[in-house]
Amino acid sequence: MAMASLFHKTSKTHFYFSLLNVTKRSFSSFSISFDSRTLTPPFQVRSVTTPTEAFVGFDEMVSGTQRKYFMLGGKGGVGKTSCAASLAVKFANNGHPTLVVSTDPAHSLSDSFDQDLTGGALVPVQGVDSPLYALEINPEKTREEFRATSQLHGGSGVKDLMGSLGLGILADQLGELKLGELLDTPPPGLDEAIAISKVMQFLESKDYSTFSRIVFDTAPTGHTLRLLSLPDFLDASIGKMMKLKKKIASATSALKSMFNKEEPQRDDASDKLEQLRERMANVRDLFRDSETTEFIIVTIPTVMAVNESSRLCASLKKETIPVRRLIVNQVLPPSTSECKFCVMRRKDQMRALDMIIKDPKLASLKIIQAPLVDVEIRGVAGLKFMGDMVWK
Ligand SMILES: Nc1ncnc2c1ncn2[C@@H]1O[C@H](COP(=O)(O)OP(=O)(O)OP(=O)(O)O)[C@@H](O)[C@H]1O
Repeated sequence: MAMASLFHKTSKTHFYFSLLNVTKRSFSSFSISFDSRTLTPPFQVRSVTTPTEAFVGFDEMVSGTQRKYFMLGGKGGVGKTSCAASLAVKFANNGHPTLVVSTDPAHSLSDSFDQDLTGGALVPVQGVDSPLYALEINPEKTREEFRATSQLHGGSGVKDLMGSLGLGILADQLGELKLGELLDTPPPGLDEAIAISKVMQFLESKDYSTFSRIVFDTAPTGHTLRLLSLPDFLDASIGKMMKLKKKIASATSALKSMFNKEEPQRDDASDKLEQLRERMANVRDLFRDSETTEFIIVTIPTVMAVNESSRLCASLKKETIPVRRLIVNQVLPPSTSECKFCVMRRKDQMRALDMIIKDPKLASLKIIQAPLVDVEIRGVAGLKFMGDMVWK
């Protein structure tokens, strides 16, 4: 059902989600009513004196068949998954074969789509016009499997497993470094490395070539920043490893040629490391390519969330990651009832919105408000509904 008709159903409208096959959530303490006299599509809260945009610029996001990546991130619980999943549904319904990937160790894509998307493989999402696949990368589980395989087979399965993750080259190189021990005390960023390796597979594998839109539901801020800076970190580490290997290789071949008169061997390992380095550089460049990639910050109108978003925005800009849009989710509409709680809460939210427009970093972004609705957004129909109100 079109949203406009939902709005015109009654003057004081509770969202009629049952028509949309959305799981109804009961608010025991209060339920928010949206008044169609004050709230007009697309859910613009008109009394808010912020320079928020009526349109997110979806036309620009959807145009072209060239592959584009959208990464949604922000503080925990602000609605990243709902926004990412609704964007993926909207892309698929606009003709793009789409892949939505969760790199958050605490996945909620399955809950959001109301379908079992677990298992670490591509799972088709039902109920959309073009192919939509979801992938939940579970780095912790993978690390556990990794350790178990390593113990079971005395390390023989490690290489296969790493190979299946796109990390085979690393396995070769790290073979002598006792991986089991490494996994007992994983270095910071290992989980993100596994996520990155999947991204590298997207870039290279034929299986993924059909997807023209890839949407990432990222982990809360700290993880995301590590994920984004990891290619640089690995690039530097690999650089050091390569130098070391080259030194060892040249010393070894010099010795060999002295004693055995053998021809110096070509160092395949170094070639592979060079390939890995290139892959990492590609990933790093991809993150920073404003033609193909965009990071969208999701926040809610609270002082804590706005402060964190401001820091995230600063870090992204420092890393030269393209960031242009800020979704302010769960905005309360003006209350027409006597509900003191709602009035106070909204006042508080207005203060946080004011902070956004006074924040030099955030104010430069396209700011889009999405209202707090009185039902839980779940399933493709609910996500379509959300997508139609956010992604205009
Ligand atoms: N605009 C909204 N109105 C009402 N409920 C919402 C809205 N946006 C999100 N929610 C609900 O808020 C909860 C958290 O949303 P979601 O899982 O998308 O957040 P998240 O930022 O991905 O969380 P996490 O950091 O835990 O992964 C869900 O129950 C979701 O349905």
